[in-house]
Amino acid sequence: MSTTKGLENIVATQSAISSIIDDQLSYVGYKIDDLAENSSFEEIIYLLWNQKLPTKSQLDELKADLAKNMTISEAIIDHLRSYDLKRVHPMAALRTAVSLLAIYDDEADEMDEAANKRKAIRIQAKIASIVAAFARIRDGKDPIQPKEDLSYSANFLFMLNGKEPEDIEVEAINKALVLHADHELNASTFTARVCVATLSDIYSGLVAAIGALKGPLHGGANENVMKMLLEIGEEENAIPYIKEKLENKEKIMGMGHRVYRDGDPRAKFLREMSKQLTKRTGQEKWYNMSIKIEDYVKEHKGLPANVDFYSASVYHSLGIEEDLFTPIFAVSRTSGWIAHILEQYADNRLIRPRAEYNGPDLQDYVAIEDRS
Ligand SMILES: CC(=O)SCCNC(=O)CCNC(=O)[C@H](O)C(C)(C)COP(=O)(O)OP(=O)(O)OC[C@H]1O[C@@H](n2cnc3c(N)ncnc32)[C@H](O)[C@@H]1OP(=O)(O)O
Ligand SMILES: O=C([O-])CC(=O)C(=O)O
Repeated sequence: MSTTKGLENIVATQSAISSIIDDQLSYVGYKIDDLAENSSFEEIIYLLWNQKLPTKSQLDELKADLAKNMTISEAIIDHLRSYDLKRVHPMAALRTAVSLLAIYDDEADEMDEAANKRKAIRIQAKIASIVAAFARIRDGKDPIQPKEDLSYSANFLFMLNGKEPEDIEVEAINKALVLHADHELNASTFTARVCVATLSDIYSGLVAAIGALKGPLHGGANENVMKMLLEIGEEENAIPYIKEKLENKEKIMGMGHRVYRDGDPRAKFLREMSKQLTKRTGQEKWYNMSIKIEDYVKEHKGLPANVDFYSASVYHSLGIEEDLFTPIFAVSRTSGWIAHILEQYADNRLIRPRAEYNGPDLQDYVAIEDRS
């Protein structure tokens, strides 16, 4: 047996949802560049779940279904209130709350396709509301009910801030959600597929995926990018700070990628949004600092910025707290996770690789009284 550490370049499944070929990302064959410029997040959800773009009436129906299902029950809200709010990370709160949704869903263990599609809508709708409700509760505020006439992105910002967002804010969140929606067999999506390939339920797959996304080598990097920028503080400190980190063999969050070598095609959109939004708030230093870091790491380590790098200054410019960055990623990626879960169910086989054993040779059992 031979092993490949981290399963690098191992093709573990076939999938018709998204592809990365020659550093080009596409969803169901549509280039991310076209989708980022033209699509609503709801359109992407439809595309990923149905493998085709919706007609106007199909899109309207999905939007209405999502808006209608965004309300979360008092039971969930009471549960969020019961957490140790100063200590609990929003990703832990989200992981737990999604698990709790299953407890209150009579169809949680129904495995037929129609039931799974109904659950998909409910989960996708409620996940944004959970993130917004938790953020408000821990700030000592009451959760806000969604409005049925708002888009998914506008509703998220409305539930978070308690006021209707400006168009530029909605556009920024919409684009971020479009860009983060799916990414082939990334760690959290693979986790979801492994989980449901045992024929476990959709909620279990999502809880597992949220756990994987939380890690700083994956979705958790965006929060750490902002922490790093805040620690650097001023533009002139950026290069000495990064230089020292690299000399100490520390990783720079938001840089590098397992699949992309020349660059992450999503980063340019986030870079541009970061430029516009930091200008709008008069805080261009976060953008300028990010550019310096990106250029330095590219030149000295050959590593490109990934999707997490500029999303940090984008969300910060929208007034969003750092520890909500990864939950927002989860809100978007839920659409991709669900698409992959449904694809896995449709043609399932248990995912069970092998490990090459490198422990001690066979040895005789020693009774406890004879052990030293
Ligand atoms: C949505 C996403 O999940 S995108 C990724 C988000 N994660 C991050 O931004 C965290 C920072 N980046 C990383 O840790 C990595 O680049 C990963 C996890 C994304 C990819 O990792 P891998 O493909 O396993 O690369 P690996 O960690 O083995 O790195 C290879 C070499 O590049 C170096 N390297 C990789 N990323 C970085 C980085 N961000 N900063 C500094 N050095 C790095 C490693 O130290 C290693 O160097 P070495 O060969 O001298 O030991
Ligand atoms: O594909 C990966 O390894 C990580 C990533 O960029 C994503 O999940 O969006």
